[in-house]
Amino acid sequence: MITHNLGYPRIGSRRELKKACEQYWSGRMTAHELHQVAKSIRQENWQLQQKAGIDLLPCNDFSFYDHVLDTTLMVGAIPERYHALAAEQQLTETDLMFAMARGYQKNGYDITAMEMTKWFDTNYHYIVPEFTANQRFSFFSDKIIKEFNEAKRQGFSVKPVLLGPISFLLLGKKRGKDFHKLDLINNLLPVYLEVLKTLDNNGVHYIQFDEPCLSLDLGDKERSALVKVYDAIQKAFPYLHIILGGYFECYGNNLATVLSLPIQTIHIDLIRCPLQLDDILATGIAKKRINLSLGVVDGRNVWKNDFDESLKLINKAMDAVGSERVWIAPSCSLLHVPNDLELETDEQSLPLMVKDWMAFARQKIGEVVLLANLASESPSDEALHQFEQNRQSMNNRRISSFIHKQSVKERARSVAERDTYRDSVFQERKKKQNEALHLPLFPTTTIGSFPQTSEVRTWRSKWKKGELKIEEYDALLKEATKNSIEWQENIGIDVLVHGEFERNDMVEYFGEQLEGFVFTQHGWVQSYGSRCVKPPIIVGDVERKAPMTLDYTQYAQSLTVKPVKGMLTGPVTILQWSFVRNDQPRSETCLQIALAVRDEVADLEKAGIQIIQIDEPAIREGLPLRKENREAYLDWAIKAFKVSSSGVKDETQIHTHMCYAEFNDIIESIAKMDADVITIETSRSQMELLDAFAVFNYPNDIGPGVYDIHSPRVPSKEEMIQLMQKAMSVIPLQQLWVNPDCGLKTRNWDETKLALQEMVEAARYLRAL
Ligand SMILES: CN1c2c(nc(N)[nH]c2=O)NC[C@@H]1CNc1ccc(C(=O)N[C@@H](CCC(=O)N[C@@H](CCC(=O)N[C@@H](CCC(=O)O)C(=O)O)C(=O)O)C(=O)O)cc1
Ligand SMILES: N[C@@H](CCS)C(=O)O
Ligand SMILES: [Zn+2]
Repeated sequence: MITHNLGYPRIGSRRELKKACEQYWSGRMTAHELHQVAKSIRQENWQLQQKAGIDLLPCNDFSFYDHVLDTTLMVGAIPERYHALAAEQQLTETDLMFAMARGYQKNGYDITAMEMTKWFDTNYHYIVPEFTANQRFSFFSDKIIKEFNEAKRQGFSVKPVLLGPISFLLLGKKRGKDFHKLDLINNLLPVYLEVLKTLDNNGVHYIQFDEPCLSLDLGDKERSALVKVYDAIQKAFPYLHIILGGYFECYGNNLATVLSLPIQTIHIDLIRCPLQLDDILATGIAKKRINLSLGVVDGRNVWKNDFDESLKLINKAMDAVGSERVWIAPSCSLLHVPNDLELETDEQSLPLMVKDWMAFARQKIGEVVLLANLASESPSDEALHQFEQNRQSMNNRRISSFIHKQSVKERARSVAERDTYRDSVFQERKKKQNEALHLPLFPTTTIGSFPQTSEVRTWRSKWKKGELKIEEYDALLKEATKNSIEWQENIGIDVLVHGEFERNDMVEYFGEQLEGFVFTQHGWVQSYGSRCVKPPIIVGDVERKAPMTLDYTQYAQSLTVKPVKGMLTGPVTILQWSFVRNDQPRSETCLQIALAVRDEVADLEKAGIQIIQIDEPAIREGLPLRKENREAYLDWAIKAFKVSSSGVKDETQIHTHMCYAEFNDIIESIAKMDADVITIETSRSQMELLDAFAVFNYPNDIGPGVYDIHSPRVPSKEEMIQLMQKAMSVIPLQQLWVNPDCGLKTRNWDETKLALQEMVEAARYLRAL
């Protein structure tokens, strides 16, 4: 029985890669030093996986920024706009890669970054490949070869991991005249074959092709392209052992195609789809020569593996196909979980009892090896001892009083239909809100956060280390809030925000104040590029013990007569960006969070806050990958939002905000949320995303983002006017607000000030038309 891993976290256990990249970008580290940091992260990862006993280690799972972008570079799909830059500035491959990821605004160039979007249903973002109708490909970056040889030189037994050509094409976006992305396969396949040839020359035996598109509802064209590609690969390299990595969902109606491919090992995500094993065994797979890689250890969550449950699956597979054809692995790449639980020593944030229920990447690797040992003919004494301990942990968790609170469960059970809608319909509410708020046409606002400067982060870090007293920290935050309110008033913004200076993160901050959550000190996970998040962990029933945002919101409102928006994160986003307990349905946990948010909304209203924003940027991300599961999700997710937002009087204006959303397939549900105002990310798509709202005749107010907050570039008033005019051509102007795409926490103050002044000017111009 072979043990393997699909991918290891690449940021380093202490976020070494994040720190190195940021230093390099700011000119405080050389390219050589940056590559040394990368090399030592790779070496450390291989060492610890080998030492744990994993048979086949992944290589090329490392990336400075994003593995999809690395694939784009491998196949030379470098968009035209970078060609002159790369040649004239003689950019190294690494610098070209960073320019594609982050844009290039220096030495007289102003070149935009490639788009970024969510990686399936995760909080990881990839850089979207761009293709034209006559797209050419060529073997450009040999990173995969270098990393394979690097591992080999260091004595590790590795398999290169590579995004498969079909998923690569399907993840891209088309530029220019229309065409079918899969028609590019004829140009792309020869490059993949060339890469394989080079790997073959360097002695490769195993290769893992990730085809996560197999978790989606594919059509005949996609399925036949898969067959064509893997047939060609197998023909060209008959001795290469191909592992097909599908994850995040069942193979569903793609299963027959997958099983017909000439591959040696098929990976199955048995966490997301435990019943799939039966389906596969029922196909008569025993008679074929294909191996089954069982993804039994959860690569998307932090809970300890239930060995009894996993062994049932492993034994079932072994009985059917024989132990020599069964492989054990995590369910997907471990990119989505933190590095090492052993770094967590603060018992206040993470009680020892709860820590005992958990496993991070390093521990999950150990679980894979242990499971293989336990499934073998003669498990070691140590493995049997660990098995006993595992049973203890599972049992302790099941019966723990730390988790279960009857009052919370009862409150969630007693939520009534009436708790899910407002007193009056939107048009009635709008009249009352207009009378209460006296806002101009094209009201201006921002999405909530202002720059989280290193100064602000340092205050928090000092407070957490005990170097600042709570009163001192609070005074500094209030000073920052006061400055932000004064500045917004001066430039003439209509609906102000306090700035979110007190928040480390829009989800972790709420988690820290709710019962039922625990936290880590080092549990970082890559979100995009060097940016990481530290998801809080929902371990038990969720309850709000005290107001969470009242203090700073009330303080900000006390400084101005203009309305200050209360700023909350919505239940679905809190759920989606946390690690969620796996002992009850996500819908139940979400409803508990919704009730906590509802109480906060009520407290804000009571304190005189007239506008409250409940951010739900992760609603689209949580949408199940397979269409058949979407309706059920949308039902409970929209209900949770409505529970959180409906307990207010008509005069109180509820906003919501979403970024990174493909709205077409969920517009009806967004309308059902019935927020008085929705602010959305639209500037990068040149307002294209508004079309869904226009086609649907979306009735409530909309703030289409007029500037891309992901770029340091300051847009001009004219550009924003143009975007708003585009918006006005599809949405009645009485429904429109003027705002950025998202919060400004990642920007600096100089850019923010210039851009928002231009934005206010743009709104003034539109009002005067
Ligand atoms: C809207 N987005 C978010 C997503 N998910 C979330 N959970 N939160 C989000 O806001 N998903 C989609 C997008 C992704 N976007 C981003 C944007 C920005 C970041 C980001 O900036 N991350 C920061 C870490 C933020 C944080 O938690 N900060 C803490 C700790 C800061 C820290 O590192 N402190 C140092 C010491 C500080 C010092 O002395 O200078 C330390 O602990 O060592 C805080 O502010 O307290 C990042 O740096 O990566 C992420 C996703
Ligand atoms: N209120 C949050 C939303 C981010 S999606 C912010 O402004 O950062
Ligand atoms: Zn946002």
